[in-house]
Order: sequence, then C-alpha cells, then structure tokens
Amino acid sequence: MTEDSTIYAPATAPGRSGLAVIRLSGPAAGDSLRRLTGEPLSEARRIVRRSINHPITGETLDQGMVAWFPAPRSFTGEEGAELYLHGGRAVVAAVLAALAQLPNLKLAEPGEFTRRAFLNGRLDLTEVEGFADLVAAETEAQRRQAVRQLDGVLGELYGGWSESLTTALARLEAAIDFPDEDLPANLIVSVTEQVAPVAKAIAEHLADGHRGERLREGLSVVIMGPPNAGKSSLFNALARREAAIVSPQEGTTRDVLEVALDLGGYPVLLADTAGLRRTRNEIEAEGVRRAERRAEDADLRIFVLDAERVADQLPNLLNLKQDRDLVLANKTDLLAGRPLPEVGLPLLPISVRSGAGLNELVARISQIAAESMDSVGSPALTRARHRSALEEALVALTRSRVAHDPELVAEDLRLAVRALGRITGRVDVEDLLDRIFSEFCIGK
Ligand SMILES: Nc1nc2c(ncn2[C@@H]2O[C@H](COP(=O)(O)OP(=O)(O)OP(=O)(O)O)[C@@H](O)[C@H]2O)c(=O)[nH]1
Ligand SMILES: [K+]
Ligand SMILES: [Mg+2]
Repeated sequence: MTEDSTIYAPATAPGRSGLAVIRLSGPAAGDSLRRLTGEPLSEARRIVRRSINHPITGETLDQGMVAWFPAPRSFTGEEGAELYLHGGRAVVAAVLAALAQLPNLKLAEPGEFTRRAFLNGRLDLTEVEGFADLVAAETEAQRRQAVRQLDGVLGELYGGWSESLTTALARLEAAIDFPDEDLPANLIVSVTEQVAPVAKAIAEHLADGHRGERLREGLSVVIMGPPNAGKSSLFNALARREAAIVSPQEGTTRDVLEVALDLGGYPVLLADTAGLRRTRNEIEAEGVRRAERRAEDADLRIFVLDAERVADQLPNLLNLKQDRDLVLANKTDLLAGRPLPEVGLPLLPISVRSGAGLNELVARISQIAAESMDSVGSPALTRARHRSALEEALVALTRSRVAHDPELVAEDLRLAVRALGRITGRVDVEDLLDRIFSEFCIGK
C-alpha cells in the first residue's frame, strides 16, 4: 500500500537544541531533497554534509546534513529523507517554510509516519504501541518493557497462538466442506487437543496481576494517616521538593497531591492526602473523603503514624491489609532512644526530620514495585486493549470445548483468531487505528 502524498515534519521537540531533525516520507521525498540541496541524491542511507537552500530564492538556510532512504528500506517503507539541522527555532522555521513551497508536500498529521510504517507492514500494532511507549518511557523498567514490545516479542506470542488456532480451524473447515464424507469421529477431539494448550496459555497470560499495565502506568501509592503525623513532610522528602504545604496545624492538607517518581527504575505515582479524622469543617471533611477514595484504588497504602502516639493511632487505621499496606512510625527523633511499643505488626521507624529510615523505606517501595511489575519469562500484557481482546478469545475457546457441532466449534475458533488478530492489526483494524495513532505527536 503506498500513499500518493509526501509528508514532512520535525522529528525532534521544538526549542533550542544542538540538532533538529526533519523527516520526509512519500514519493516526492527524493525530489524535494534534490531541490533543497541543489545536488543529486547521495548514496542510500548515508549521512552527508549539504547546504540546505530555499528552493525558490536559493538562499542558504543552514549548513546541515542529509540522508536519503529509498523505499522500501526506510522507517515507513516509502521513499524517505531526513534533514539534520542546527537546532535553532529560526533555522527549523525557515526550512519548514521552504518545504511548504515545494509541490506535493504536506505537513504530517500526528502519528502519520508510524501509521504509514504500519500500513506498509513495517510494524505490527503491538510494535507501534511499543514504539509509543518507548518514546513515553520515563524509567528504566518502562524502557525495557517497551523495547521488548518494539522488538516484536508480544506480536510473536499472539501471532503464534493465532497460527495454532488457524491450523486447527483449517482442518475443521476442510472436513466440514466435504459433506459427502463422514466427519472423522475423532476430529473434534483432536481439534480440542490442539486448542486446549492455547487456551491455557492465554489464561495464564491474562492472570499476570496486571504487571505490564502497571509498569506502563506506575505503581499507585497513597500516603495516609492521622493529622500532623508528617505525611506531607514525607511526601516532600520522597519527591525531593517542597511540593506540599507542611505546618504544625492539624488539617493542613485537603486536596490529594500527586508526584510521579522513579524509584530504582520503577515508576511510582505517589499521593499525599488529608489527615484522617472526624471534622466539622466542610472543606477538611471533603479532603478526608478524597483521601479515602484515593486509597481505594491504590496498589499500596503507606500509613504514617506519630511514633509517640502509635498505640492510640493504630486502631483507627481503616481496614489495614498487611499485604497492601506499610505502617510507618514517624518522628522517631522525638523518642530520644525510647523503644517503639509492641503492637503486633511490623512498624517501619522513620524520621523525616533526621532522615533516619528513609533509605530503607525507598528500598521497600521499589522492591514492592519490582515485585508487582517485573514479569519473569514470557512478555507481559501491557494494555487494556490487548487484555479485552485476549479475554474475548478465551471466552470463544472455552465455549468451543463444549460445542459438539463442528460448525459451532469452527465459528468459535474464527472468533478467537479474529480477536487475536485485532491485537496485532491483522484484521478489523480500521476502527482501532485512530485511537492508537492519536497517542503520537507530529513527526513520529
Ligand atoms: N520532630 C519531627 N517533626 C516532624 C517530623 N516530620 C514532620 N514533622 C512536623 O510535624 C508537623 C506536621 O507535619 P505535616 O507534614 O504537615 O503533617 P501532615 O501529616 O501532612 O498533616 P496534615 O496534612 O495536617 O494531616 C510539622 O510541624 C512538621 O515539621 C519528624 O520526623 N520529626
Ligand atoms: K499539618
Ligand atoms: Mg499534610
């Protein structure tokens, strides 16, 4: 599939920088490059120095470098060119204005380069999404996951399942299509045997505790506890900036504040909340409601108590779940050597003021993040879109095992294959494209 139009766009972020890259893709890319440089096309995929000139006035706009990518060995699979310019706003603006003067060129839509790469079979949809995730990756673990996906690991996994099912389906259909002959009695049995391991693998892949999705989105951690325990102080210490107001007055924090952190390479979304107490103050009461709501969908709750008042404060913690909660005793600097009381559950002693225990706390949170995000062995399911298609495939496969009519079995297998195909974009993709490519910005 080839496009008639040729698109261009900056591939680097706007602003002052050492280098700016402008990409072109489409049939007029080579001709445009010739007209901008005033020289014949250079050797394919080689970066060469060229002066970049206005195609009409001939004025030199920049001394840069260019590369020429003949089809199909380019990012999009079309004719492509790249201009490497000095990264000043005026330089980029002048070259973009010059490109606008050339015939058959248009500014690319967001995600259009990647869309063309997909349409030309250079990437499947999971790779497109891996590419989007890689561009958006903010931590090491996110980068690793995106690189694997961009490598096609997920696409291969889903493609492999789809292939096994297609083979089973083909055998079944061949048998159905020859009505003269009796269907072999054991046909359904053997098809079921072929389908069962795929259904099992899909079920296991789905039951991964949402690790891949959590890695993309970040571990949601909420700091909670009684007023004045030092929640906002801790929040600021972890965020390494004075993001929240700290004061000796109870009920200081009302809104839920959030920061995105990188803890040991794992993304964490940390929230500070209002101190939990009954209050007549309407605004503070709304803060408490927001705190409780925020805690409901958190992956981890960190309860902060005042080390001097642990025994009074502990019973008020809302339905403490030891596997999802950490309990901290803050302000240990005020204990002056006195031990913490025995309360029958592990308390992590810290002092935001002296810094004691903070390293241990950070290590603990990143360990929890790692445990909930790292996937061992098979690649992780990374998106809700994949999850719903896999669930659909599994429902069809499960139903196919109890169907006795070969036609019904075949129909279920077809549904499962189609659901898997939607993940990689092999079938029924049109409606999905806009949503996926809308994640991209212009020039990608
Ligand atoms: N001595 C000591 N004081 C602390 C420590 N951490 C916080 N504080 C003090 O405790 C008071 C309350 O701190 P905040 O961080 O505002 O407490 P909070 O839990 O966010 O309070 P609310 O938002 O009102 O619920 C402030 O005066 C802090 O300086 C600590 O480790 N040691
Ligand atoms: K306070
Ligand atoms: Mg606070």
